[in-house]
Amino acid sequence: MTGIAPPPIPDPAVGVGLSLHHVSRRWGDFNALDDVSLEARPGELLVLLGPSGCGKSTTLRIIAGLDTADAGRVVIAGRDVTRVPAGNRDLAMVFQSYALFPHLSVARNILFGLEVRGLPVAERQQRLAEVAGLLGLGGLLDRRPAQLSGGQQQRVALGRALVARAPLCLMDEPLSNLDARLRAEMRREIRALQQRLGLTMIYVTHDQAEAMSMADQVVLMNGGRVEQAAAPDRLYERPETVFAARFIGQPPISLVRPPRMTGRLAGARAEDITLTPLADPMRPRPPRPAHPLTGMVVDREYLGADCLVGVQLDGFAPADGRLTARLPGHHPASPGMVVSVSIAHGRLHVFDAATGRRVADPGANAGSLLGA
Ligand SMILES: Nc1ncnc2c1ncn2[C@@H]1O[C@H](COP(=O)(O)OP(=O)(O)OP(=O)(O)O)[C@@H](O)[C@H]1O
Repeated sequence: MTGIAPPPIPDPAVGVGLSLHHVSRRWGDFNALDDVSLEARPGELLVLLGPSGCGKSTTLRIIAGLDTADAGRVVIAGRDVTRVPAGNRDLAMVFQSYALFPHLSVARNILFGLEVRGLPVAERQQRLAEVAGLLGLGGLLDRRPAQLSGGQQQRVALGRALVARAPLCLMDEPLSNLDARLRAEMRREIRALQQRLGLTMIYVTHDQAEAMSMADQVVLMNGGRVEQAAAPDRLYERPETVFAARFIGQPPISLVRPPRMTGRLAGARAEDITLTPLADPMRPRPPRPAHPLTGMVVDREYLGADCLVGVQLDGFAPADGRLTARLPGHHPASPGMVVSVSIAHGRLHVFDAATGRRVADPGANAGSLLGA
């Protein structure tokens, strides 16, 4: 703790800023978190995204005060809370399991924390009515959790977090127990609620679609480190590393090892690749680029509105020259067809093969350099 007095408690309807500064956490020799820094602005929904074991939950637990960092600082609303116990951090948390009490009604589950804090009955009832209205739980208040669907249980867990009126809300994979349709519905609901209440929310998921559709900022983690922190569109449009490029996007970005670009990996998103059938591969139609990129279609996956077409590039080693293009469903490309391949202007991503880092300026002619 610093010697500075904490600022007054903020308006409960307005989120507070949160920052981590060089946070590390070890278990024996294992670095679960290694120098993690991040910043969420007030009212922002920040998603911690990454593969299993990358340190998302550990980060969240350290923010909550349920675990302690070995090094670094946690700052909430301008106050250093690194050594402040969980109960005094003025935040709410929703767990993956919902952690509802099975023997209590929905109403008592939602109000449990306020009862423990000794809030007057009238205020409790007023907050309960407010939250139940907000989440559409009005008709369910007397039921037990076992009498609710997964989505309704999720709403109760959310209600319990919201009723506390904490300006910072932490969520650890809150939708992982729900089916795909309900997940999509609930993520829209949570996002709308978070924006309406102006809460700052830190949301953990390993699902990139969830992250991209909900977040103001995505913090992509890998092996206990922050790989990249950016708005979803920035992360997609300008991945800073090979890991970020591969983790975000479906189908994953195609990465090839161009013979003319030693030590580089070049990547293109499926929707940025165009294939033109070459009737006679010996005589491509004009205008003819200096280094035409050609290849053969090796597979095609029909998806209705569009199709995914795999191409093996000519002049590339078999393992290093495979692209996947997203084309209209009616596109004629089929296995065995010889095609010319073009990549939309400015949409080629180039990385250093050794470091995995983006090459900021691969040269204006990067597109033609791809040509074998
Ligand atoms: N109490 C512990 N003791 C030892 N190692 C731990 C402990 N808790 C977590 N770890 C390890 O720290 C790493 C990070 O775990 P964490 O739960 O933060 O990952 P995660 O990204 O949330 O993964 P998931 O998506 O699978 O929940 C993992 O390799 C995990 O095995």
